[in-house]
Amino acid sequence: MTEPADQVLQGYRQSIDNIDAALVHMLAERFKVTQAVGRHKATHGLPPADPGREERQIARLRQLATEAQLDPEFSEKFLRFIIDEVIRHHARMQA
Ligand SMILES: O=C(O)C(=O)C[C@]1(C(=O)O)C=C[C@@H](O)C=C1
Repeated sequence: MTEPADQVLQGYRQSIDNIDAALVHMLAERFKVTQAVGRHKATHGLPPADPGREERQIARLRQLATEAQLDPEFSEKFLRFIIDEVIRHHARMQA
């Protein structure tokens, strides 16, 4: 017996909703940590951006993405987007 098409789609969407919720929670935790990093950098006069660290993070993530069969270009763009936002937050704290 085949499941009706709309039930199949609903099943997929339930999984997508769970994954999206996990992504939001993970991002919230990441930004909590980077807020603390921003305060630490502001207190100690450290620059908002650390290009060397970013290069290592991107290389690592691209490798992980390839192993996980995720497009490494996409994973780099995604991390770049997040890091750029973090740098903006850090810079605002130092203004
Ligand atoms: O590790 C740091 O120094 C951070 O400020 C965190 C972070 C990141 O979001 O991962 C953000 C900015 C830096 O350029 C590098 C990394």
